Amino acid sequence: MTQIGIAGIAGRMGKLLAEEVAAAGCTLTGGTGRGDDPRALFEKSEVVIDFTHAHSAPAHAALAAELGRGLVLGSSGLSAAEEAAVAEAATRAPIVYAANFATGVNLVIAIAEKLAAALPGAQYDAEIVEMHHRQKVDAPSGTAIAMGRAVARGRGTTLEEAGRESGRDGHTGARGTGTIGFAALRGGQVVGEHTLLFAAGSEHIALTHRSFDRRAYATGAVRAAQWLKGRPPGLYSMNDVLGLG
Ligand SMILES: NC(=O)C1=CN([C@@H]2O[C@H](COP(=O)(O)OP(=O)(O)OC[C@H]3O[C@@H](n4cnc5c(N)ncnc54)[C@H](OP(=O)(O)O)[C@@H]3O)[C@@H](O)[C@H]2O)C=CC1
Ligand SMILES: O=C(O)C1=N[C@H](C(=O)O)C[C@H](O)C1
Repeated sequence: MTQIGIAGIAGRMGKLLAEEVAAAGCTLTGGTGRGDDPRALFEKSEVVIDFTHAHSAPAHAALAAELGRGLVLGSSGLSAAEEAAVAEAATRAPIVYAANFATGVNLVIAIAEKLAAALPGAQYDAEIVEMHHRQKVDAPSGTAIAMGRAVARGRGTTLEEAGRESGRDGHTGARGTGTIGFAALRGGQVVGEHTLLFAAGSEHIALTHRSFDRRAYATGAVRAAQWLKGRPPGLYSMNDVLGLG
């Protein structure tokens, strides 16, 4: 029975996570909100699940490392420096960090990498379109960036080297060859929609994933917390949890 704490327990995800911890037969040790000191939560938990804000991730990861606790990190929009801090903490604590905890999205990302490896980047323009609820504060979504990284990996490069095109407006010039495009839509209460498009002169391939219920993320995160208990330090992904390699 895993002892699980929830950072951001009053949030959209936090409330559902509390329900899912109980449904999985785990023990809920407590939760924090903005302004609370998270140390006590980490002390009494085996694993803390953090769906709060990107800026909280380094401090939570450092506490996990100091106290030898597991961390399941779901916040999106981390800067390169925040991701580096999480990676450093993961040399001393087991951390699962995933852009999206829904099983189906992770399968789509795995397929995206395979498709990108088979489709020449000079002919098939990769464009990622995502839509989320009006309250979302970061763009493009973490999932869209993970899809872009998968496309780049499939092409034997990195997203940084391939180049990102986003926020096109005005006289943008022609699309760059081999770059990866992002478009973010915001509105209403959309839980999460992602489409990866490979567009060539004579054909289009589109992979779409739609989440209708945040519970898909919450059950995945609790599953990750149970999987993480007792693991050695390391930065794990949802692929590791799902056994996707
Ligand atoms: N990886 C995945 O599968 C998913 C990731 N997400 C990501 O999770 C994050 C949260 O999403 P969502 O639940 O919709 O957002 P919400 O804004 O509904 O919830 C976040 C909660 O965390 C609180 N909070 C902020 N900072 C801290 C802190 N340092 N310690 C404790 N609590 C804090 C907020 O308080 P306050 O309201 O006072 O700011 C709020 O209650 C986002 O980054 C989102 O992109 C969301 C869904 C799935
Ligand atoms: O903020 C959200 O809601 C979501 N955020 C994650 C992301 O940025 O990809 C996951 C999911 O799309 C919902």
